[in-house]
Amino acid sequence: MEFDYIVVGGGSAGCVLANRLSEDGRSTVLLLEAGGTDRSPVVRIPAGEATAIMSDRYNWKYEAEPDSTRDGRKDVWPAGKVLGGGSSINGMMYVRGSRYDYDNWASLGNPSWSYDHVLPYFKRMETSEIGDDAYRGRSGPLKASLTRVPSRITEAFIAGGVETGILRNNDTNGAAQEGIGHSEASQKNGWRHSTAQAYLRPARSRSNLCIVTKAIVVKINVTNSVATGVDYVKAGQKHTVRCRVEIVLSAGAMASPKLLLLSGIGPSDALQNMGIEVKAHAPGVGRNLQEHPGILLFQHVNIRTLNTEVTPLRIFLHGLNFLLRGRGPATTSIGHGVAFIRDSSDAPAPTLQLAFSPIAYDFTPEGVRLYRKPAVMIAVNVCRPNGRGEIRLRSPAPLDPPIIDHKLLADEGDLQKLIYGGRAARKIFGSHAFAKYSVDERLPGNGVDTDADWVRYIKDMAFPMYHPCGTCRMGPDDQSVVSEDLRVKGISNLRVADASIMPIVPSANTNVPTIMIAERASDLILNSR
Ligand SMILES: Cc1cc2nc3c(=O)[nH]c(=O)nc-3n(C[C@H](O)[C@H](O)[C@H](O)COP(=O)(O)OP(=O)(O)OC[C@H]3O[C@@H](n4cnc5c(N)ncnc54)[C@H](O)[C@@H]3O)c2cc1C
Repeated sequence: MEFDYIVVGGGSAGCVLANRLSEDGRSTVLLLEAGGTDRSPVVRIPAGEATAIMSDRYNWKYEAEPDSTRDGRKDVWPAGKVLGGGSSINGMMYVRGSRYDYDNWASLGNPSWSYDHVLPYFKRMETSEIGDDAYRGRSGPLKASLTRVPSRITEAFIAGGVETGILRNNDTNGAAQEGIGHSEASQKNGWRHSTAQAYLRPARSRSNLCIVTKAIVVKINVTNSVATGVDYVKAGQKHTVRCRVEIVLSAGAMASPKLLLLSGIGPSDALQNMGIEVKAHAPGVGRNLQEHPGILLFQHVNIRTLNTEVTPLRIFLHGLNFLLRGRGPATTSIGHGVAFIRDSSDAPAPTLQLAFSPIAYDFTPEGVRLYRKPAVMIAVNVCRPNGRGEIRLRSPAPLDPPIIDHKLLADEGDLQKLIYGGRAARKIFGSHAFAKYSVDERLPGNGVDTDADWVRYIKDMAFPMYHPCGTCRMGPDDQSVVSEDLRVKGISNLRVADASIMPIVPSANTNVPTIMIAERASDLILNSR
């Protein structure tokens, strides 16, 4: 079999590419996705998120190495294994990042990724209900929706934040990111709006688009430095497909570098040690792994919160409300309010993100579990952490998971920022506007006060915010994997387009920036034909 384009991975980015590359009908496109379809209530109904994350069916559950900066803790890093990828199991927070993030990418040798260059793609991808037309899109495939389950306590979070000196910002995805306001969610009429729904569904019936699920790509075939096709395994059978124009790797920040390495594109010494034939020496493949370190503050409150809405009667009533009106607790995304603040007036852009949830989970080694008393949470994370990790091959066997080596708290500056952010979140809980709902602080609790207390708490509780990226970094230097036009260096007809190309993690949950990357990649590919 032969196609013009092969897209590897039908996740947040891959579904966008499958749609855009097949849109004009002139090219044949094959989309290969390791997971299955997204036809399941736990994927489509927002409240199913915790169930989807716990499931082996929809989640790769990558196990990281012990983290020596957190007493050897071993995290399980989730990643979507289903059409839509991360956008089918994520918390649906809709966040672009700041102007500074993209101008910073440009200043690192990627001038065509400045904010002014990427803004048209952020607009083209979305239909937003808020903000200024100069910044927000009104007719794109993906719906950015305000919450359909308003709550008094989210308003108290926002008012409390303003009381503590944070600017009120009605659109943190607009002209400026800094400030506090409501969060948008990737939802349409209350349903999760993944890229499988927003981009792939309208394209599915095109005769020039072939979608194969449960197809695990195991190798990109390269002859004389030209990518010619891929091998994939489906139901235990190996298949080879050829590509006439280009292969686009969109398997995500863990699997894209892994596939490059398996295909002989990576640090030559490491490849030789694994007995893999070197096709291109690319020392940066798998390096530069970035992730937002986060902590939670957890407050008991005196009004009902969404985590207590799970009695049989309430589940029935909320289910009805959801099905008839697309509203209510079943539509909840993870963040209802959001704040971007700076820990220093010298910082060029916000350095901390605070996300407010009128819902409380416990994060256990087994996964997320609803907490059964009325409580709310603020997740605090560093926007652009300095810590870096890497992805390596565990073995040359394609189905073995990769090694994920990341030290979340290796950088003292990141740790200090978390202390600052924790204190800022605590001030919001202590504000006049919030105090009328407060019962007591469950986490970190009264015992945490001095810097040393905070350091202990952060080391015990810090977790990756599920935003891995940067492992096939874009840039002009020797350590970068792809050039500014996303072509893999040293190999023709092969590009990477997903979260792995980000040179620096943006101050955002990474789904929307990834979709922007895929939108832009589709133009780069089509314009070069
Ligand atoms: C639990 C969770 C919560 C999150 N919450 C948010 C949030 O609220 N807001 C937000 O903006 N971001 C959030 N994120 C992050 C966001 O979803 C990701 O950054 C984004 O989905 C990354 O997109 P991607 O295209 O790079 O990779 P993915 O979406 O992961 O896509 C990669 C796809 O490739 C497939 N694949 C992998 N290997 C192979 C192979 N060998 N062969 C074929 N296919 C393969 C995978 O199955 C997957 O479908 C969250 C992520 C997770 C996991």
